[in-house]
Amino acid sequence: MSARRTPTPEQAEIVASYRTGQDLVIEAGAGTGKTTTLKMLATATPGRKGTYIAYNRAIADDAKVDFPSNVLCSTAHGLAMRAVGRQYRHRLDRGRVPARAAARILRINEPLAVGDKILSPTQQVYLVNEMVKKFCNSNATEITGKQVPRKPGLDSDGDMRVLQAALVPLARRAWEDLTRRDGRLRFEHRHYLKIWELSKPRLPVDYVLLDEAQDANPVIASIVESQDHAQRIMVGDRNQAIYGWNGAIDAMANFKGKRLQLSQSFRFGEAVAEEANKWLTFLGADLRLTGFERINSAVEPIDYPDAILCRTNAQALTQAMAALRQNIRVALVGGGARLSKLAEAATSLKAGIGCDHPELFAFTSWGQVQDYVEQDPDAEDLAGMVKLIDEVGAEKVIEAVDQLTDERYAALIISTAHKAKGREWNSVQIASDFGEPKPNKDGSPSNVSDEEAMLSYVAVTRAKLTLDRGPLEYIDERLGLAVR
Ligand SMILES: Nc1ncnc2c1ncn2[C@@H]1O[C@H](COP(=O)(O)OP(=O)(O)OP(=O)(O)O)[C@@H](O)[C@H]1O
Repeated sequence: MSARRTPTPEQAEIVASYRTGQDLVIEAGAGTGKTTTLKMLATATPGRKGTYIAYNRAIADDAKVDFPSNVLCSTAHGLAMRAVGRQYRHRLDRGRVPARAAARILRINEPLAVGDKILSPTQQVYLVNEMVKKFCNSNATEITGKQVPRKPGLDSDGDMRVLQAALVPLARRAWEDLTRRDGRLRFEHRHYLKIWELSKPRLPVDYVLLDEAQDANPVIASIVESQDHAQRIMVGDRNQAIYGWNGAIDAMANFKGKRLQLSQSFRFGEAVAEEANKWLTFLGADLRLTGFERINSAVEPIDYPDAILCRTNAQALTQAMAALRQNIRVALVGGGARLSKLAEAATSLKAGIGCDHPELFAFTSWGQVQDYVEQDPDAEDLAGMVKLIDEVGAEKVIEAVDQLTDERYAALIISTAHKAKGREWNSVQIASDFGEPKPNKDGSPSNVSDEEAMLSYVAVTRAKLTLDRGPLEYIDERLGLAVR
C-alpha cells in the first residue's frame, strides 16, 4: 500500500471536478500517477460506490489491494463472469474442440472454392472462429460481412464476396451454439463478455472508472458508455493508442465529459520528459510532461541496458539471438511461442505439406509467402519474420526461442514497444529497427505516421533513469532542433 500523497494541483482539480458528479475524461501522460489519482477520488467520497475497470487481471489484482472497499476493482471479464459467465463455467472448463469436430458441429462438409484456392472444412472453421472473435470484440449487435477477415492471398474483392456469402451463415450458427448452455463449440472468455454486453447490463454503482481508455476493446467501451445512470470517468493517454490495428478504439475521443490532464510524471526526470515531449509536439498533442525533480535521468548511449525495445518481432528475436550468443540470460516479453509456430509453419510449407498456421494457411508453399510479403506493404511484421527465417533458418529460430529465460531470471529483457505498454525499466535502449522511415523516391523525407510517433512516444517513456534513444534521434531534425 503506497503512502498518502499530497495531491498536485492537477490531482486536486480532478478530485474537485469529480465531486461535482459530471462525466470526466482524464488525459494521463506516461508515469503521471494515474492509479494514485483514481484512489484519491475513491477516498474523497467513501459513501459512493464505484467500479474500476482495469486493462488486465494483474492491474485489477494490484488495484484490489490499493483501492478502498467502496470500489469494486475488476477487469470487464471479471464483471461479466459474475453476471452471466457462471452459467457457462462448465463450458469453459471443457478442453479444446479440434477443428475437425467443430466442422462437424457447424455442418461444414464440403471444401469451399475461393478464386483459385480451395478451403478445407477445417480452414473454414478457422475463419469462422476469427469472425466470432471479431464480433465479440466489437459493439456490433449481429454478425455480418464486416467480420470476414482479410487473409493474405484471399483478399481480392471477388474472394471477399465468396467468403462473405459462405461464412456469415456459418458464423451465425457458431454464435447460436456459443450462446447456449448446452452448446458444443469451444467456449472462451470473450464469449460471455459479449453475451453480457448484448444483455445491456446496468452496473449498480455511482461511478465507473475505465482505465487505458485510449486503447479500449469496443465491447468494453460500449458497456461503460451505456452506464448513463452513473458518473463515467475515462482515463488514459490518447498518445499511447497503439492497438488500433488490433481493433482497439479510443473511447476518450468522442466521449463527452470534462477534460482534465495529468502531466507531472513521477516515473522519470526532466531529460526523459523532454524526449517524450518532442514526440508529443510532433503529434500535435495538448499534453506536455514535466519530469520528476527527484529523479535525475539522462538520455545517452547505454552498453548494458535493462531492456531493449524493438518495433518488430523479427528485430526482437534478432536481438535475443545476439544476447544468447553472448551467454546473456534473456527474456522476450510475451514469450516466443508465436515466433516458433511461424518457424514450424515455414518448415512444413517448405516441405510442401501445407500448414494450419492462422496467418499462413492460404499458402501452399513457402515461395508463395515470400512473394506475398514482398508485394504487400502492410505485411511488414510478417515480412521481417520471413526474412529472418530465410537468413538464419527455421530451426535456429525454434532453438533460440527454446533458450529464452523467464523474465524473473533474465539479465536482459527484450520487448516490442507494443508489448511494453504499461511497463517501465531503469535503463532502456531503443533498437535499430526504430528510426526514420525510408525517404521518398525523390530523396525528400517521408511522412512519419501518427501510429509511428505514438509507438516512439510509448517506447521512450518506458525509461526511468537512462534512455538510449538510438535511431529515434531523428526527431530532433524533424522538429528543427539543434542536433545533439
Ligand atoms: N501527488 C503525488 N506526490 C508524490 N508522488 C506521487 C503523487 N502521485 C503519484 N505519485 C507517485 O507516482 C508513482 C506512480 O504512481 P501510480 O502507481 O499511481 O502510477 P500508475 O497508475 O501505476 O501508472 P502511471 O505511472 O502510468 O501513471 C507512485 O510511486 C506514486 O506514489
